[in-house]
Amino acid sequence: MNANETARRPNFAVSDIIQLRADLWAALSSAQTYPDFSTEARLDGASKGTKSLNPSNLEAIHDHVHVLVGGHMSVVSQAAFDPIFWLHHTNVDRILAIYQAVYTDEWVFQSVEAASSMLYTSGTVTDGNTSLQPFRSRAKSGFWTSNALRSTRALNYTYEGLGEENVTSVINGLHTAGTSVAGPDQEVLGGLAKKTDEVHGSMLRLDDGQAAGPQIKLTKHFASIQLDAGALNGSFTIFLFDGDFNKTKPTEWRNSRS
Ligand SMILES: N[C@@H](Cc1ccc(O)cc1)C(=O)O
Repeated sequence: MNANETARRPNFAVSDIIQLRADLWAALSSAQTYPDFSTEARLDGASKGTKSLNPSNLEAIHDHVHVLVGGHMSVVSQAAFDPIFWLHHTNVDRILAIYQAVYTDEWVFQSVEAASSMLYTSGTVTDGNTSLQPFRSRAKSGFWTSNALRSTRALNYTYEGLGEENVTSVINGLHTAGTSVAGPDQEVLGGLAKKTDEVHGSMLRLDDGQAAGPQIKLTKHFASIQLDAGALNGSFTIFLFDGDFNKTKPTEWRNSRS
């Protein structure tokens, strides 16, 4: 096994990480409503009326990590048995805490449950005051609510960089760190790093008092595909290629222009 292989996902491609970092940075740095930031669902019925689907949302980034790690992590009913699950979800919690620290006016919105689950029947209206069962709150002698958890400090913890420091420099640090990852596909990497730098320049919206990157205009293409996420009874990835790709070798698809 060489250093670039993992037992969970032998076909690991460094370009995936760079893409994830770029997506994460885009999710946090372009001013967004909570529906835009948090979910990949089309929220046609949500009270905020959001119809656009933001491709760089936290749920999609979270899903990508599950699928890229692979093994048990890509199977919903087994994922939490892999120790990496807990590192991954702690990081999702940290990313949410960064969002909370920056977007102080945005939070959980009213929506209608699309499907029945363990706690709600479909059609139930939920919002920031809905009980988060089974998480009991001693102080509130009931259950925690999203509104009571507007900050992780309600649970007596926080994350590095979310104290007195400037949160936007934490976000911008997330981005630039991704451009220096060493890996096998130097050409692909070089191109992606350049691309993310350009995105950095054109998308920097938060004023952190530091000089912004070069203001280069970049056109980003997104394909909006609506599908039944449960169609294949498991996780799957859809590739859209920009040019040629090796039709007989799916393991190489991640490294093709897509
Ligand atoms: N099913 C998700 C990925 C996922 C896998 C396991 C989980 O526990 C959560 C999410 C997808 O297809 O994108």
